[in-house]
Amino acid sequence: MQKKKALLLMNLGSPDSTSVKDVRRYLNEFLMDPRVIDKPWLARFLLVKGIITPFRAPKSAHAYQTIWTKEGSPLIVLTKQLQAALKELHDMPIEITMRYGNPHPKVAFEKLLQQAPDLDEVILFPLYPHYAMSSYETAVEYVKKEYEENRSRYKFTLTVVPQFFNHPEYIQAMADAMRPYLQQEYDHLLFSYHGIPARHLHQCDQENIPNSVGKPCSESCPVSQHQNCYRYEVYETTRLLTEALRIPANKYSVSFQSRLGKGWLEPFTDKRLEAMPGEGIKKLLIVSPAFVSDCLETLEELAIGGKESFIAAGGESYTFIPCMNTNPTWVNAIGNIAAITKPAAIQAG
Ligand SMILES: C=CC1=C(C)c2cc3[nH]c(cc4nc(cc5[nH]c(cc1n2)c(C)c5CCC(=O)O)C(CCC(=O)O)=C4C)c(C)c3C=C
Ligand SMILES: [Fe+2]
Ligand SMILES: [Fe+2]
Repeated sequence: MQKKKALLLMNLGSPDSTSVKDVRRYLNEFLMDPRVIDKPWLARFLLVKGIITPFRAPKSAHAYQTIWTKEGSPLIVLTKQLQAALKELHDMPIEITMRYGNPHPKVAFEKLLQQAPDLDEVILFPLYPHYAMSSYETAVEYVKKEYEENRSRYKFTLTVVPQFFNHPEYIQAMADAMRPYLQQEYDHLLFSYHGIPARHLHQCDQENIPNSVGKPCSESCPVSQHQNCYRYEVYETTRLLTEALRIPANKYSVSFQSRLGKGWLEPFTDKRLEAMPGEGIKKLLIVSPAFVSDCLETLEELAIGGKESFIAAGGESYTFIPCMNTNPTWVNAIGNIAAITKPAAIQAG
């Protein structure tokens, strides 16, 4: 008999509203995660509740106000739209869950069980192409915790889809999303990835490797050591995309955005945007392949803030390439990456 499967899409999550109170609650939950701020509990508590959140919550609330829609946070709305698009393609229960805020994995599991009480398998699809302790790993561990703690209720197996930074279907869907924008005249294409503290990188990238900071790991350590290495993975995504799109080496570069504190991966996107016009780069394209759905970090930080600083520094044109969101190639790719799409039937004759 065929196994009854369900798909669970997982993303980072947003505050419930743009009020400072809701943003404060969200930031506290987010930043008290030890996989995000990797300090002992008391030090983390004092730093987050005493310094970061009080200062950041009003600023973040304002940033969210600039991108919020009638239906809510773009990240949540777009993840729901992705769920709806996938339901058109796959006859199976599909729900969404978030690492911070709502909906909690428990709520998502219950919704799946309501639709299929005899469920055999839930396939968890973290919507992160790259592995980072602060994104993919914490999301998976959060769902696993809920699953393990309630095994008597959850009789199904839980299968986790690995990060897909080099999966041909992801690369093809990203290339398809980027291709129309490359028709316009541009001086440079900037790949801006969400940053992380360099100390969060996989061990092969530690500072004892000469010249490793800010460089592709492949320059400094054996490829066999790169399992779950964020920097290696983002440079691989970049290499595969630029090969697929035939973008010459002198036309693109990589940078890291959204830093919070010292020692984050370099070069920094905001510094590059300020410097580029002075280096003769006047027409810029910018893309952010670490995000599959548009969110605060793409809409507010890149599409609005990044543009302002590039133009203020002397840039002439700045085009942000939106995330894949519900692009048909991407919706189709998810089925193949998660292995829920049935292999095409072999045609007789
Ligand atoms: C792409 C994956 C992500 C990684 C890796 C990541 C690491 C990381 N983030 C913070 C701090 C913040 N990030 C914030 C927003 C945010 N981050 C991601 C993804 C990754 N973060 C997304 C998709 C979003 C947008 C959420 C939305 O609602 O649209 C925020 C909140 C907003 C703000 O105040 O800037 C913080 C804070 C750290 C510290 C970190 C690694 C250690
Ligand atoms: Fe983040
Ligand atoms: Fe590495």
